[in-house]
Amino acid sequence: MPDSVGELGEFGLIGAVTARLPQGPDVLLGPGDDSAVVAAPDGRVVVTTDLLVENRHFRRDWSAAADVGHKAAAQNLSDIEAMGARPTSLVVGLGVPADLPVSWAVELSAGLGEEAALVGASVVGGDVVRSPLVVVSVTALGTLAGAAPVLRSGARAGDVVALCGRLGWAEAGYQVLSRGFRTPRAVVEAHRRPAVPYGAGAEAAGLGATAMCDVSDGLLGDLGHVATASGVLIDVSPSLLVVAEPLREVASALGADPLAWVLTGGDDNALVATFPADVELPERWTVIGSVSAGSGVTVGGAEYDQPAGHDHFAGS
Ligand SMILES: Nc1ncnc2c1ncn2[C@@H]1O[C@H](COP(=O)(O)OP(=O)(O)OP(=O)(O)O)[C@@H](O)[C@H]1O
Ligand SMILES: Cc1ncc(C[n+]2csc(CCOP(=O)(O)O)c2C)c(N)n1
Ligand SMILES: [Mg+2]
Repeated sequence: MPDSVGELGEFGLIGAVTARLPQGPDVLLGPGDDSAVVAAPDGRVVVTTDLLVENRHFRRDWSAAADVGHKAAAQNLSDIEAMGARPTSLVVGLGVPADLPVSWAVELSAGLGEEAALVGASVVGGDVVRSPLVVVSVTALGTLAGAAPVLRSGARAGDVVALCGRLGWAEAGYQVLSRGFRTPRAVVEAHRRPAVPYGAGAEAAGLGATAMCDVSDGLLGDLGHVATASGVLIDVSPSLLVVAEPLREVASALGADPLAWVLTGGDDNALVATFPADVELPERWTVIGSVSAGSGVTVGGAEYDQPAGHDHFAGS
């Protein structure tokens, strides 16, 4: 097989990437025709899209192709989870330079398929084009299986705020990679591949979550969207947040504040939801704050005076 995607050509590349994509039970027709056909038995489709751009979301010298595939799938699957839904399928728009090794594109695609398979979802189609940088645009579809979607607008005064998943890990990884280090491995891996708490979205919906979103840009920023949409004040109690040992270790080596990474770091794709105060939460959900009348997000009752999370256009 030729080494580069340019030598292989568009249709050779499509053949190479689709050859390794297993199809799950929701797929009626997978890659190969003008469109795919996916089952949507409850009559509604949950749909979301997210883009990864080389050097903005990942670097090819920091992440392997499979990592980028896992990350591109995970950040879309977590948006489906955040509605209380179950992901069924992904479609992938892929822009690649002509000199990209074919193996890189094939491993990226396999990573997408492997991450999707963690929730029983499948890559059902896509598109490839020549591009100066690697760009991965993923659209995810999901099903609510008869349930109501959990919106950002449903939080009510008196609710508790609960978190499922890790926060601050990817930011710690980004900080060490930015300084030319490759360890601690756990945080570097967290930058490369988010650990989405699959199944927790539908679980939260079943427990009566009043509002939910995934944390892609930073906890305070994303809770800000919930507070605004719901017309409430959300307070996060810093003493209820876990600052894991690898984060403390990295922060002390870099002279940084690990709690700031937990509060504002992006890319971890945890789920945060509000629940009526009498909810009984499974072990993987932790109460981290409360909802009251008012507006905005506070930390321990006080305003937070640093940026609340990632903004692609901040400082531009
Ligand atoms: N170019 C666009 N055209 C139409 N709607 C958009 C566009 N960009 C964003 N949106 C919508 O705006 C809302 C917020 O978008 P955003 O990208 O911040 O989503 P998110 O889930 O909060 O973050 P992330 O992109 O990190 O997953 C979503 O409902 C999204 O569909
Ligand atoms: C090379 C490189 N530089 C910076 C970052 C940090 N970063 C980029 S986008 C984003 C938030 C989520 O993005 P989106 O809102 O687009 O989903 C974060 C935390 C990274 N991951 N890789
Ligand atoms: Mg989201």
